[in-house]
Amino acid sequence: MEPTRTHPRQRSAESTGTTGAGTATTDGDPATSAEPDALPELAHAEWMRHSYAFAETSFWAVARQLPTIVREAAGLAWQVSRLDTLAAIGLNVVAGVMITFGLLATSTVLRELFASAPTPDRIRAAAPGLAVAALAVMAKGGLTIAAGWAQARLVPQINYQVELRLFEATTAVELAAFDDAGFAEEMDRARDRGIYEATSIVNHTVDLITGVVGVAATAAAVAVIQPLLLPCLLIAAVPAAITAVRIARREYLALLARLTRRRRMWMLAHLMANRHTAVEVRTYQMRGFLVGEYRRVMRLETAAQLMLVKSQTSSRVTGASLTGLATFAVYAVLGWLLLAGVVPLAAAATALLALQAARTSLNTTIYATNSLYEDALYYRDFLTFVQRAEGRTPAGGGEQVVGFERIDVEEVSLSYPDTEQPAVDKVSLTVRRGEVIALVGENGSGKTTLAKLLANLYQPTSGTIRWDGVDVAALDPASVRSHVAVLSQDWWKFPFTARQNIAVGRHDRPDGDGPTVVQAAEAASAHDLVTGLPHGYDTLLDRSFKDGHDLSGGQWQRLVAARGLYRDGRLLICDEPSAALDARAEHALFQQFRRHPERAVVLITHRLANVRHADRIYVLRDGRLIEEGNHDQLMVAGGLYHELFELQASGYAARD
Ligand SMILES: Nc1ncnc2c1ncn2[C@@H]1O[C@H](COP(=O)(O)OP(=O)(O)OP(=O)(O)O)[C@@H](O)[C@H]1O
Repeated sequence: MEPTRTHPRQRSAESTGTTGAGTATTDGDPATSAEPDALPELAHAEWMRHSYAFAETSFWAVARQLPTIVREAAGLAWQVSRLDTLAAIGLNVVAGVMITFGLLATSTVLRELFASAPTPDRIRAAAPGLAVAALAVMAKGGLTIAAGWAQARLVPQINYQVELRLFEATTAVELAAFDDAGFAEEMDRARDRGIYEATSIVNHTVDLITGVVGVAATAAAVAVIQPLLLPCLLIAAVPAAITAVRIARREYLALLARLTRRRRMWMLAHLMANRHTAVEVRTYQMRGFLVGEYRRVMRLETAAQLMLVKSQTSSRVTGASLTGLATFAVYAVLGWLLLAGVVPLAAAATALLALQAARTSLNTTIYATNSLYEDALYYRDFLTFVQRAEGRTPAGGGEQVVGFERIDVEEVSLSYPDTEQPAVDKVSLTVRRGEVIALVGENGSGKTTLAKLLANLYQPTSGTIRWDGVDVAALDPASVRSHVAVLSQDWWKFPFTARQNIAVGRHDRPDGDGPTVVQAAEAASAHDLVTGLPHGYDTLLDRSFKDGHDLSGGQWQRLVAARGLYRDGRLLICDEPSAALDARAEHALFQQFRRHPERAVVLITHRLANVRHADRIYVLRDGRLIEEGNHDQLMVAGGLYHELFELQASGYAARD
C-alpha cells in the first residue's frame, strides 16, 4: 500500500489563507480551468512559487541536490542541539544495523528449521538464532523510539531558534523596509512558511537517513545470505518506488491546482465566522451573499476532490498491478534459483522478508527526498530574508545623545519607494527645547512623513537633520529614539492589560523615573475610564480572550495618549492625537502639550484652534513648506493657513 498523506503545504495554505493561484493543471482536477471570478490578488502565485518550480523538477534532479540539502539541515539541527542531532541520526543508523542482524538471525533460524533432523533437534538448533532475532527486533524497536524522541525534541528547539531569529530581525529592521512591497511579501512568506520549513527540513532529513539506512541494512543482509538475491531486491522495490513518486506528484499537482479555490473558501469562511466582520455582515444583510458564494465555490471544490479521489484510485490500481507483477517476477526468479540449487530454501524465505522491509524503507526515502527539495527552497528563502532584514537594521553612528537644545532640519527631502513626487520636499525648520511648534496642511501634504523624519524613523533621501549641530546619521539611533515620544495617528490596540498598554510606552523604565502609569492616565483623561473597567488597570483589552474587554475608539485614543505621555520623551510628537476624542477630553489633552522647559512639542492636527498658541506654525503643501510664523502672523499673511482657519471658524460662527 502506498502511504497517503495530506501535504503539509495544504494545511499551511489553508491556515494562512495566503496562497496563490495555481497555473499548474492536472488531469485530476477538470474544474480548475473553469475557476470562477478568481480575485486578482488571489491570482498572484508568488507565495507558492517554489511549489510550482518543484512540481516541474524531475525526481532525479531533486535527488542530485540531496547531499547539499542534508548538510544544511544537519547544520541547523547541530546548532540547536548536538546531542539530539547525534541521537536522532546515530540511533537510527544503529537501528538499521539491527535490521541486518535480525535478518541474518532469521536466515539461520530458517536454515536450521528446514534441515533434515528430528523436529526437537531442529528447534534446539534454531533456538540461539531465534533469540538473536527476537533481541534484534526488540533493540530496533527501542532504538527507533529513542531516535524518534530525539527527533521530536529537535522540533521545538528549532522553532525556538528560528522564530527568535526572525522576530529579532523584523523588529529591528528600519521602518523604510516596510514600504518596500517585495520586502513585506518576503516577510510574510518567511513568517508563514519559513518557520515551518525549518523543522520540516530537519524531520525529512532524519526520515531520509532512516530510509536509506533501512534499504542499506536489508541489502547488506541479503548480500551476506546470497548476493545473487540482490537483483530480486531491486526488481521488487523499484516499480513500487516509481509508482510512489508518480502518485505523490499527482496528488501534489492536484493540490496546487485547487489552491485558488481553497484560498477563496478560506477567505469566505473567515468573513462568516469572525467577530470583526460580524457587525457589517448583519447591517448589510450579507449572509445570503456570503453563504451563496461559499456554496458555489464549495460545489466546485467537492467535484474536484471527487475527481481527485477517482484518479488517485486508478493510480493506485496501476501501482498495485505493477507491484504485483514485480512480486510475481521475484517469485519466478527465486523459484528458478531454488530449482537450480543456487539458493537454499531458508535464504529464499529470508529474502522475501527482506524485500518487504526494503520496500517500506524505499518508500520512506522517496517521500523524504520529494519533500526535502521543496523544504530546502523555502528554507533558503527564509534564510535570505533574515539576512536581508539583518542587513537593513539601521546602523547609524555610535555617538550617544543626552538631550538637545535644538533640532535643525536642513533642506530635507524624502521620497517613498516607487513614487515620483517627494512626500517631503526640501523642508527646513528648527525645533528648540521648551517650544511648541505645529505642522499644518491638507491631507497628504507631508506632515506625518516630516514627523517620522524628526522621530528618526526614516532617513532623509537628501538634506540633513542635526541634533545640536550633529548630523543624526552620526548618532546612535537607539539613543536618539530614547528621547522621542510619538503619539501616532496609526496606533495599535495592543492585546495587553490597560496597565501594560500604557507602560509599553517605556517598558524598561525604572520606577520613579518619570510619571507613573496612573499619572500618565490621569493626564490623558484615561484614569476614570480604566478604573471603571472590571479589573481596573489589570483588565485585558482584547475581547478574543476570556475576561477580555474592548474600549470605544475615543477611549482607546485616551489610552494611547497616556502611553505617549508615560514615555516622557524630550521630543514629543503628537500626530492627530485627538481625532476621536470628545471636546472635553481634547481640551484636557492639549493642556498637556503646553510649553515645558525640558521638552519640545511638535503638534500635527487639522483642528487649527489647537495650534493657535504654538510658538511657530509650519504650513505644508505637496511636501513643501509654504508658510511659517505664529498664528497672528499667518492670519495677517492671508495664505493657506488663514483660509483653512477661517473655513473652520465659520463652522462655529453663529448663523442668522
Ligand atoms: N508608506 C508610504 N509609502 C508611499 N507613499 C506614502 C507612504 N506614506 C505616505 N505616503 C504618501 O506621502 C504623501 C504624504 O503623506 P503623509 O502621510 O505624510 O501626509 P499627511 O500630511 O500626514 O496627511 P494626513 O493629513 O492625511 O495625515 C502622500 O501623498 C502619501 O500618499
